[in-house]
Amino acid sequence: MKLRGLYAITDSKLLADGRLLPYVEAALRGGARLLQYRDKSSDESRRLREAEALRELCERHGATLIINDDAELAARLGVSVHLGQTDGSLAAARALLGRQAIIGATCHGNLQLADQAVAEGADYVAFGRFFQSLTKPGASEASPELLEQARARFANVPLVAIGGVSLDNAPELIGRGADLLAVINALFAADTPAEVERRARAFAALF
Ligand SMILES: Cc1ncc(COP(=O)(O)OP(=O)(O)O)c(N)n1
Ligand SMILES: Cc1nc(C(=O)O)sc1CCOP(=O)(O)O
Ligand SMILES: [Mg+2]
Repeated sequence: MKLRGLYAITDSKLLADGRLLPYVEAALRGGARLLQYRDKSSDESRRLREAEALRELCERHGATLIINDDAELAARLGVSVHLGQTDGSLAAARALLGRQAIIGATCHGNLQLADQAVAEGADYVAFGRFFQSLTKPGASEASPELLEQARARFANVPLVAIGGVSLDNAPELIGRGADLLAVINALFAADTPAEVERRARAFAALF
């Protein structure tokens, strides 16, 4: 499967009060190819329930579900995982999830971390944050030039750009080599599902 396009990421505050499923479905209708379930809580039964519901939505829309941080939950559901630098080993996740799973890795603004992740079998490498992020203002920074360096270094590894990605700055990131744009606030901080779908279509049309 070609990893390219809009990569929507959920947010438990923006998608509280019954918004999770309608807003995610709107993003998928609008063309999001990947969906990451990112929930930092420790409420395991809610996480399982929500992730199962998202898996059903993703199956229906031909999108890929990726669980943030938690390779065991991904294994339980038979889906994919995104791991940060302190979220466990990529090799252990591969052993748990098998060859067909997509395993993504956070590389901040550091090409050496990306070298390591690729050597350990990551299916994509994620760089960020490129711009001010309302969701994660303290995330370490990456420069847009880094994407060009990563593009030159990794001809066949999909590159994800994350952190403050908006419809205004997305064209620059794609122009510098991003294959996937990972977006939370600029997609889901919306008043209605219809607005989420409109934004998702606008992101998807950039590819
Ligand atoms: C696509 C993508 N890229 C980066 C991250 C950040 O992962 P991490 O550094 O582990 O931080 P948390 O998201 O877990 O707070 C991501 N989740 N997705
Ligand atoms: C979860 C996350 N990780 C980042 C990183 O740089 O690794 S930035 C980020 C938040 C992305 O949300 P928004 O699109 O609202 O900025
Ligand atoms: Mg993490």
